[in-house]
Amino acid sequence: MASPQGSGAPLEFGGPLGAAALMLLLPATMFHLLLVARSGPARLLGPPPYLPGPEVLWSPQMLLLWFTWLGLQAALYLLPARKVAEGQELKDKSRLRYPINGNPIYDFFLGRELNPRIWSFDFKYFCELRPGLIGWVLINLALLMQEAELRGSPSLAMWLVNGFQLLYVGDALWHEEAVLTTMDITHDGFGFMLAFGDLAWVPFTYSLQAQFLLHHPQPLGLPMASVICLINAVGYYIFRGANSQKHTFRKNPSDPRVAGLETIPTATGRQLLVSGWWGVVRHPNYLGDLIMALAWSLPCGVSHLLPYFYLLYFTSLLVHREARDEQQCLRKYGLAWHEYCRRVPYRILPYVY
Ligand SMILES: NC(=O)C1=CN([C@@H]2O[C@H](COP(=O)(O)OP(=O)(O)OC[C@H]3O[C@@H](n4cnc5c(N)ncnc54)[C@H](OP(=O)(O)O)[C@@H]3O)[C@@H](O)[C@H]2O)C=CC1
Ligand SMILES: CC(C)CCC[C@@H](C)[C@H]1CC=C2C3=C(CC[C@@]21C)[C@@]1(C)CC[C@H](O)C(C)(C)[C@@H]1CC3
Repeated sequence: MASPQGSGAPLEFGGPLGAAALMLLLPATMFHLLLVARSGPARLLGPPPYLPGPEVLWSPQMLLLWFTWLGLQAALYLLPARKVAEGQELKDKSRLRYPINGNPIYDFFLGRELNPRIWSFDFKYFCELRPGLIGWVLINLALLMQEAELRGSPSLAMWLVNGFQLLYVGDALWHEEAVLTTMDITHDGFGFMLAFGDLAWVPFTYSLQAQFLLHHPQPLGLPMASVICLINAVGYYIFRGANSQKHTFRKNPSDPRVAGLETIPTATGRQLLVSGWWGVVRHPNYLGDLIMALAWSLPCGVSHLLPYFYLLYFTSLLVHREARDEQQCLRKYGLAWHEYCRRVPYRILPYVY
């Protein structure tokens, strides 16, 4: 097991202060959003409508349910009938490090261990895809069924939100192997950020649109619904195209699907794609993801800011993530990265950013 950052690497997320603030702010934000989504005015800004007592927050049955859910996912994860894929070679070539006087708050937030495992059970990989993502879809489905109970049938807006997000999660599970090349697996440790992010933040804040629709029904006609479906389809096309292109190229650069693309050689022996999706902007997959995020909020209308929380949060997450990735690529590829930036000047949105 390796530490995600070398001892000399610059601190990210604002260092220990930023990490401490995030660990307080993130759970508070999550609760705030859920409380607001259930309240009449659904006002994103301002104080929460009420504060639930501890008896609402703590229940042994819920804890049991949560551990049963994790246990079920863990049992499925351990099933022997699965494909075994090779991950990225780690920078440290599996040399052990023994950190002395590490920074406890920062390390707790980002995680000291890159790939904590017990035998073949990989905690980070397990949490990244299974309990939270599938939990998100189940929460959405429960909200859809509750709406059907309340109003006779689920609304068109609820169908769209459920369908789009099911497609997103289904896609992640279908392309499970591609998660091995994401920054979370190759760079970030398994600390508060990913544990909380995967297990709580994703299922509870990513399902906010469905929560909102249950408590604030929105009229949606077929023409508008078709436009929203088109936006989601465009986003998905870009997201999937860009991710698959890079994944295929990284696995086998002479694969006929990517062999014709123009590349820049780097001193590491790896190449950077400079045509195809990765020649349009430096993070085409983020662009597609953001377009989909917009399509998930639009069925909720434009009367409230709350359903757009995901779009706002996700934009800032991806802008920050892009900057972190840029630093890592600069360290990895040096001059070749400068050349890539010269040839592909825009980061996420062509001619804008
Ligand atoms: N829904 C959500 O909450 C979130 C979703 N995501 C999604 O996860 C997916 C993965 O994102 P993420 O892990 O951030 O990063 P990417 O999949 O974009 O991977 C970045 C890496 O790709 C490689 N790369 C960059 N440019 C090129 C190029 N031109 N040619 C070839 N390789 C290149 C570099 O690594 P190397 O050269 O070492 O291969 C770089 O470090 C994205 O689709 C993103 O939208 C991300 C965060 C949150
Ligand atoms: C709590 C903090 C504010 C931030 C936590 C960030 C995490 C929630 C996200 C970091 C990267 C993620 C990815 C996905 C889900 C959200 C987190 C964990 C992802 C699994 C979603 C599905 C996609 O298809 C993907 C490409 C597999 C995603 C990988 C990154």
